[in-house]
Amino acid sequence: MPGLFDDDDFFGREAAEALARDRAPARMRELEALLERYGYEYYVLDAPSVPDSEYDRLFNELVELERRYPALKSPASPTLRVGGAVKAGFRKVTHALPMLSIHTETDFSAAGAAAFDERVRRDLGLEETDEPIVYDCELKFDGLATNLRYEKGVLVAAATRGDGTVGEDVTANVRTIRTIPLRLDPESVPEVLEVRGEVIMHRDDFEALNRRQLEAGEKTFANPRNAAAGSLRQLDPKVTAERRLHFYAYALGETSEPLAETQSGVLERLAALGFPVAAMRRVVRGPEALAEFHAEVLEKRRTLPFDIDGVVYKVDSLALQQQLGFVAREPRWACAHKYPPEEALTTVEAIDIQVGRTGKLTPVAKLKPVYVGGVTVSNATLHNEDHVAELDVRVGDTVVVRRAGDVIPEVLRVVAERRPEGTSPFRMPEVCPVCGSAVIRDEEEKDTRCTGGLYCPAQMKLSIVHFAARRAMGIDGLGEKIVEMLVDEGLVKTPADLFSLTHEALTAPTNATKDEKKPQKRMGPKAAQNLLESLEKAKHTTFARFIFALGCRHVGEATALNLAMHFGTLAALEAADAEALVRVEDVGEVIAQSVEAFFREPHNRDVIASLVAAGVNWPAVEVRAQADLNEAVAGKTFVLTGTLPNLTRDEAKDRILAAGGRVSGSVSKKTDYVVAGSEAGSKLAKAESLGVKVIDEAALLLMLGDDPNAVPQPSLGLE
Ligand SMILES: NC(=O)c1ccc[n+]([C@@H]2O[C@H](COP(=O)([O-])OP(=O)(O)OC[C@H]3O[C@@H](n4cnc5c(N)ncnc54)[C@H](O)[C@@H]3O)[C@@H](O)[C@H]2O)c1
Ligand SMILES: [Zn+2]
Repeated sequence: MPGLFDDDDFFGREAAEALARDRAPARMRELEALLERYGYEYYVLDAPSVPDSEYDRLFNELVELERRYPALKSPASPTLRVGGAVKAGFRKVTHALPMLSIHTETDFSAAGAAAFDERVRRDLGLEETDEPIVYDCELKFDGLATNLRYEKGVLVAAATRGDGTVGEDVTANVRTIRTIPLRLDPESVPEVLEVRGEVIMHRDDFEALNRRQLEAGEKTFANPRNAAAGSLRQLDPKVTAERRLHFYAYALGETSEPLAETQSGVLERLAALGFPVAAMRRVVRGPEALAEFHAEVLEKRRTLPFDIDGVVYKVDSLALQQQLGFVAREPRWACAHKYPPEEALTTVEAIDIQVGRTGKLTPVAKLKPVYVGGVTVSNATLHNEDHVAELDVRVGDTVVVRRAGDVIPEVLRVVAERRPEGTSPFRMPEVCPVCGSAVIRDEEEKDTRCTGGLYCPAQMKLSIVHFAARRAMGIDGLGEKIVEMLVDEGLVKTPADLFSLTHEALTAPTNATKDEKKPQKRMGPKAAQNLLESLEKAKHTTFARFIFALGCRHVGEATALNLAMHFGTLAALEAADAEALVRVEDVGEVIAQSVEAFFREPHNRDVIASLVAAGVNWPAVEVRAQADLNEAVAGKTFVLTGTLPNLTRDEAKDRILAAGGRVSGSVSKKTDYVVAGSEAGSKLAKAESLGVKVIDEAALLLMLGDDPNAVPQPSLGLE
């Protein structure tokens, strides 16, 4: 919504002012109505529909209009009032002393602190040469102001601020807050003592509460402040008791005797009496020290277990406070110096899709740039399809964006009433926006992925690194760095391109010669020669390794082996549909769908065909019948440790896999056998402590069906 004074450059100044004056009454009534409604949602319902920054912006616009056109100011203006009305069902309590608001300084810089100090000095009629003023600096808790009344040391009543004059009786609820003393030593306190402070909820309790609410199908709270307010203002105190609330004292209400002569003295007395008082507070002199406190607390803000939205400065001397007095709804001796908001409103201009290195499609909201959390934000992740559906965020929507600390910006919710006409729900694309391959939804992980793993440029580097890995195609000398270079230099786009690399291309000067840190040549001649040789060697592989190397999602080594043994040929595997695939040992719905989608994607089939055409080959596989599975080994989990006398670690692993067993890297309760060789270390100790059976190589070979005296046989599928 544009402000009223935005046209100043466009019209002449006078014309603009006349126009503004004409428009002012309507705009002021509009702002009053909006603030009225937002105030009701916030103070009475504990469910704001817009972030505080938006409320503050409109509030300040109204204040400014009222300053310019005092005659137009409504006697019922929201700028004159404190808080909201008493919620139905609560007993009303009239405060002995009104509970007011605090003037908010919205200039987040050091100038905000200076402006406050200047006002105080002016109001006190001080000269420049007079001593600096002493202030008490405190945290501005973001919760609900509450008044606790003690008579003869006993907590007799507790009330919310309400409209400042009349609050809600929440005595029974407050009694459930464990850190609030129910009884004080009557000898050491005035007969009447009212302690004021903030009821708040810690961030982790807030998150846990929202999780529980979500599971129970109940409404969630927008932020800890609203959760604290909603939890305290419960007609049933049992509900309050279940919510972990905290209380921090920061002021007095009515007292039959003074407690101290300064604000800091009051807080010390309250702390001594057993009230929780925040440790982060300080007595300082002059405006620079105020700004320092403001900056220091901002640094430490994230280390606090609860949210604050700024700090509060108070003239420390109670005598001076008395002299300064009040204006409308605010004391002149205090000021809230806020921090840049962590939540703000903006609009969604588009929803883009990013494709990650593993092929995951992530919807990202492109936002009209907005200042939030101290930076300008123009992107916010929407995580996945379900998350977008849950928020029902659409292009054109006005949304609440949050950026707290270093956490990546997120869209919290949509402001439903500001949705323009003609929007439609977001749909995940059916093809990858990077490569055009079909996408598949992974029900288990609730995400959507590009199936063009062998072809998709977004996944190129990772898929080639995986293809070359030791237990995949086992291409020596093709590590991550070289893959990076090959892709960046444009030599390789798919794994098939690896086999057409030439010595000349590998040793040519790099494209990016300007960057002096980069080597001038792609590779040395010797390294290039070695790489070409290992590529040649790697062409002779096994069917199982080849399947594993393709990097189809959810297909690990064991599954690749099962697929190889079940289908025997590439043609048979490519032709298999999900129904045929679930018949394979250890293959469930999710894997079957992933494999089917992978081989159905023409881009992948092209690359596979090129690989075969380039000479990648493997010995024919004897299709394994169920009956061939070794019963002693199949389905069992083995962990290998130490050096075995005959088999290498890889050979042992292949043999176990071929017999239908599993091999894991670490010992747990799920381990069936630990195969220990010489110099077995911590895994052996762990096995013993967990009572896992430990065997030696001879026992393993026996289980695998070998003649104990025979030389170990090469395995079926892998070598
Ligand atoms: N999002 C919305 O729709 C919406 C609607 C209404 C109000 N609001 C928000 O509510 C706030 C205005 O409400 P307000 O009038 O309660 O003012 P306020 O909360 O900004 O300041 C006054 C309050 O500060 C609290 N406080 C915290 N620490 C304190 C300390 N150390 N010493 C003294 N007081 C301390 C007290 O509860 C006091 O009542 C604004 O932040 C506004 O954005 C938001
Ligand atoms: Zn893709």
